[in-house]
Amino acid sequence: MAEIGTELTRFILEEERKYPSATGSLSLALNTIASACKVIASHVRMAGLVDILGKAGKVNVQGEEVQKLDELSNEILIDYLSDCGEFFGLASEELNEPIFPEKGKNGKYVISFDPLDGSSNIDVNVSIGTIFSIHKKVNGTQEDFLQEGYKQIAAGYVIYGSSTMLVYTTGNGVNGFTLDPSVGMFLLSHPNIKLPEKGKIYSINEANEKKWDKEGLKDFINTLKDEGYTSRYIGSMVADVHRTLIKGGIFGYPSDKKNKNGKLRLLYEASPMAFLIEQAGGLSTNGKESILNIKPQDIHQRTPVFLGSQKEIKQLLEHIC
Ligand SMILES: O=P(O)(O)OC[C@H]1O[C@](O)(COP(=O)(O)O)[C@@H](O)[C@@H]1O
Repeated sequence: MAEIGTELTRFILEEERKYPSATGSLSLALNTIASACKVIASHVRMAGLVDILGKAGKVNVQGEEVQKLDELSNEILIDYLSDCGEFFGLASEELNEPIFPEKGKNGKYVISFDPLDGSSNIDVNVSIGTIFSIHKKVNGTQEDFLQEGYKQIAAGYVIYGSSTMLVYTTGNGVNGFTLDPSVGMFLLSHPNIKLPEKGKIYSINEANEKKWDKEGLKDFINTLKDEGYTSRYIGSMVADVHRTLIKGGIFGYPSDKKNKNGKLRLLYEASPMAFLIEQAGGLSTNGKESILNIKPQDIHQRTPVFLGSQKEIKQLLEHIC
């Protein structure tokens, strides 16, 4: 196991060495994501001082008002990912349709990403993040984005919180790296992250309770309250899932009477987070099946999502199925 403090690039190259057939493509792809997110981190850190807070005066394909930092983060990622040549196609929460960069025409991968998750928290200095999901290019068409979560080659997020952390998996466990701003390097701080079997925290927006369309869900939450659980809900999926990954428990964004598929997007929110949680020993579900088994039909499709420790997810399913 790599030592605490191991620099990210070295860690990635040592992982690559374990696969004689590796070509270096994935290593370059992962390092490119890390570099782009360091740039985003520097803008997030300065956000209060430069005119980068507030709305960009645009509405995205989700019908949401785009924040200036959303837009800037999207541009930074598109620049870096297009230029590295490893990505045949890019799909973003902020793009109606995927783009296919010239330099990526021989790229082996497609990437879906949420450039800045937790938009409602940007202006109030609460943790936000970037989420990414990488699949293999198959046919070289838009269909390559619509692959099940279990076919992900890699997935992860960068959280811009009290510190900046990159947490990712390539299907061989989950590792966390903290950015040391004094040297501008991600250093291994959380090797081989494993979710506790059970937690003490539930994370769900209870303000929507009256709208929930799953009867058993309220009973489930009340059962956790009876069992002494506490509630934590930041309203940034990256931050709520990061806490769940470290401390265990359960995070959920259910469907409701109006939004039959909930709010969160399958390709660049639910699926990458489910891959991380399951790689760390937890479980994911949309209420019927693992999030990783859902076959996407649309780039921006939404899904109900529950992620967390084995005990809580099994208990939830007993209540809602
Ligand atoms: O305010 P609500 O309805 O609880 O929604 C919060 C959820 O919406 C999100 O902010 C949606 O993500 P974006 O900010 O990327 O659009 C999630 O991060 C978060 O879990």
